[in-house]
Amino acid sequence: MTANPVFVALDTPALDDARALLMQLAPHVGGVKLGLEFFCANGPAGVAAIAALGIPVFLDLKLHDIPNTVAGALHSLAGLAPAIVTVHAAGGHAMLAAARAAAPAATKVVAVTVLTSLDDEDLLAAGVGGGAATQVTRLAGVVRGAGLDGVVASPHETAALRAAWPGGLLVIPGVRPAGSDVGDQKRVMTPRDALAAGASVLVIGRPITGASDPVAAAAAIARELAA
Ligand SMILES: O=C(O)c1cc(=O)[nH]c(=O)n1[C@@H]1O[C@H](COP(=O)(O)O)[C@@H](O)[C@H]1O
Repeated sequence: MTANPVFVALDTPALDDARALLMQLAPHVGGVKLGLEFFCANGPAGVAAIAALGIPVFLDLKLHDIPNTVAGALHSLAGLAPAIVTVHAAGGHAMLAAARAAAPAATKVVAVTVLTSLDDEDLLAAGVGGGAATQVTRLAGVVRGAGLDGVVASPHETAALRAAWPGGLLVIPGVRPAGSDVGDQKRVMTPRDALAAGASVLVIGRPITGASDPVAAAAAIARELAA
């Protein structure tokens, strides 16, 4: 995707803070991920203001609705032309295909399989047996069959996904440098291990944004990945 696989997740409602931090982080990351917290506060205009900095934007809205509604949402966002956009794999074949058809050709559409905050027990409670690895594999097959560009999954499933889908865009959150707080993530790995497993993009938020020196944290991750 970019030479540096790290997309920093700026999960904040504060546009000016996000812009100021990103300008400092830019030399050490490959792109920026804007998600629900940022989008609900700032809308498409906020995304456009960040995109104006010239850094690739991954717009993570995790769209999940009937095909017509998801396609309409993507048409509404078309002017932003983000580098990557997310939908939920659980929306099914028709929704996924509609999403791909509605997004601009240059925008990669990837589908979230099993959130990295879930473990096998959470899936079982929701009626999904067999564990996260099996469910991710199953959903990735649906996503690929619908013509999408790739999936969002945890580092734990990355090697199997890469083996099964050599050209897939594997977007991998749940990334934690050694010694950093896991927080609400359950299926995690270090940046280096996730990249070695076959990740295309590493989504990293709090280990950078929550660090006492975010620029130093991002630079350290970039150095570790380049080594
Ligand atoms: O789609 C995502 O980006 C995503 C999917 C997923 O399964 N897990 C996950 O953590 N994410 C996002 O990745 C980012 C991870 O942030 P940190 O846990 O702070 O590194 C957050 O912005 C999440 O919204």
